[in-house]
Amino acid sequence: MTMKTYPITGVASQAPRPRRNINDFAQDPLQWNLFLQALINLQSQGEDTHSPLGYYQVAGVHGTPYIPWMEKADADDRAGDYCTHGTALFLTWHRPYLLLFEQRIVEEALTIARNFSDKYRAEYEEAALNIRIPYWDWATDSDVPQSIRFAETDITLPEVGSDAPPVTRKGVPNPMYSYKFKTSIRRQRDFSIVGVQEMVAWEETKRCPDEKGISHPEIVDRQLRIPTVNPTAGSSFRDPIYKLLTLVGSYGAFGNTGWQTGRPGPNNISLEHYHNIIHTFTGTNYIEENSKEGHMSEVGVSAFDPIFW
Ligand SMILES: N[C@@H](Cc1ccc(O)cc1)C(=O)O
Repeated sequence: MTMKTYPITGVASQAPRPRRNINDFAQDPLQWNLFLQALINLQSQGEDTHSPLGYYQVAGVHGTPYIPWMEKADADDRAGDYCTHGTALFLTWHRPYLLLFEQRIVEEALTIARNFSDKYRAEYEEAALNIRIPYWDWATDSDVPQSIRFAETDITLPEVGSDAPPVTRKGVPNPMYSYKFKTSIRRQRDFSIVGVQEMVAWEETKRCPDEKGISHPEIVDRQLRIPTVNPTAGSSFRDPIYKLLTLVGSYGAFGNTGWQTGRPGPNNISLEHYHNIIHTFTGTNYIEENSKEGHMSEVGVSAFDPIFW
């Protein structure tokens, strides 16, 4: 069975808009609220291949379940992951991948915006159309952003009626804190391939989990700051990233770890190299004893942690 295709075009029929730093974006009451609700909707969609545009299967394009996406996908039809790392395709592959996520977010945000009452609908619809997924500027401030480091958040929901004001609900699960898996059967099958035992059992994604599997954003902060854990970056990623942007003239040398100058060995100053450090130290807790590996450390499952996007 070949499924309908889903063209990745960016947010259609809209002028380009800049993506915003999440610390600013989260201060925009309408867009942030719609973004969170759109993500909750995406995450609540099915995990099987009949929901290729739901969170599980979109995140699953990056690595596990290692099945064809939006194409014939038999139970045992497994291949490698789609993502590319360590080659010139690293940056260009991940652009449309993020765009796919952004398109899905805006589609869901628009659906939500249309549910607001007459008086509020137009401003919510406009806000939805103008959403572009926010970024985490870890070069300037590597602390896990405030808006995504807590398990709970507030959202403002549409209320039916001609001019009924939206209602705020406090303490809902924060969809940017973790992805909560729906079905353990699916996870057991798809995640056992990755080979990290705890990840098969955990019911949500983790950042720097301790021995008991509890996430520790403050350990992510510490690891990304401490020069001894992170010797190449000093106390901030700002300097090396600035040097890459201003001094390195070749796309290969700038972008990915596979580029070499005729010398053997990986390119340890590229953007991909620093991106690898962010992945590794956002995922795995190296500070506490007997701690576990979190999702961001593993290419096969990293996209399931919402901080990935
Ligand atoms: N595998 C990379 C880190 C990484 C993890 C997950 C990813 O999706 C990407 C990169 C390294 O060892 O440095």
